[in-house]
Amino acid sequence: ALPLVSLPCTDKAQWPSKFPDCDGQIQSPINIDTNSTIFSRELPPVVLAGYNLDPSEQLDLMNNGHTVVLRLPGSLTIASGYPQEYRAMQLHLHWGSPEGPGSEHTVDGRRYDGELHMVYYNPSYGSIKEAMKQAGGLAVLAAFLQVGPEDNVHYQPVLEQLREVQEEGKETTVAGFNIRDLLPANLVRYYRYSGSLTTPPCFQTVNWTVFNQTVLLSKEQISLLETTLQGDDDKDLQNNFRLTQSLHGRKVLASFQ
Ligand SMILES: NS(=O)(=O)c1c(F)c(F)c(SCCc2ccc(C(=O)O)cc2)c(F)c1NC1CCCCCCC1
Ligand SMILES: [Zn+2]
Repeated sequence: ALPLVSLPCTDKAQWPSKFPDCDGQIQSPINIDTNSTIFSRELPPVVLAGYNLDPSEQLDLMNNGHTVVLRLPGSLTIASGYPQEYRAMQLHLHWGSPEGPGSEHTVDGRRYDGELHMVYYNPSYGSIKEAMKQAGGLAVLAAFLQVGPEDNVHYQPVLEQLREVQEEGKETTVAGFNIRDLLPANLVRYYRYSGSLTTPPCFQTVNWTVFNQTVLLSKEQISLLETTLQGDDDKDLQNNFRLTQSLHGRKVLASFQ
């Protein structure tokens, strides 16, 4: 994981004082008002390469106190869908609690049960640290998690390890599997907008893709996510989503009509 700074994740009101970008006008997440999105023919299907990881590859899974992070090899790339190539860094999840849903983005005011974020950086900026500060330096592929009728077997490699990283700071490893299977089947229909990291330092350098098709997990799987992890001082790690931010005039594009 990236030991950036010790983050005052709890008190979001304090964020801007220590991390001025958090007060910026290009912040994420946002509510996607489907009546105001603009159809763009320029948005090709997202094409991914290198996602089918061999089981001999061990991936770090960590509870960093704010979410559960699976570190990804840079060999996973977004081969098309963006003007430049992006390399994977990590994926993590956002969720709610047994009392309510926890996606970060909302669609027409609807909050989904959870949200998957796959985070990438633009290698042309040399290092991750440098890319984070450059416009378009980062890309996040986001997919909504929704309760469906049966277990999603593709999420089991991560969910069955949650107990191993119950406490903040705990790490374990997960054998390689096909990371592509964590995303929706349809990578053709998505929303695209310019935004930020949804946590300090809130850098406004993220090219966001939010897929239209959701990922279905069983109620038990969503519940496991909501009730297993602990954050700061052993409190339940729940509702780790930031409230939606103003668009300040930004347009949200859609790859579909
Ligand atoms: N939605 S998001 O992508 O903005 C996001 C969150 F909302 C997140 F909440 C997080 S986790 C909180 C930030 C954090 C805390 C501790 C550590 C550590 O101990 O290593 C690392 C990071 C989190 F890690 C991320 N993504 C990270 C943002 C921080 C660093 C930039 C590159 C990786 C993406
Ligand atoms: Zn996130």
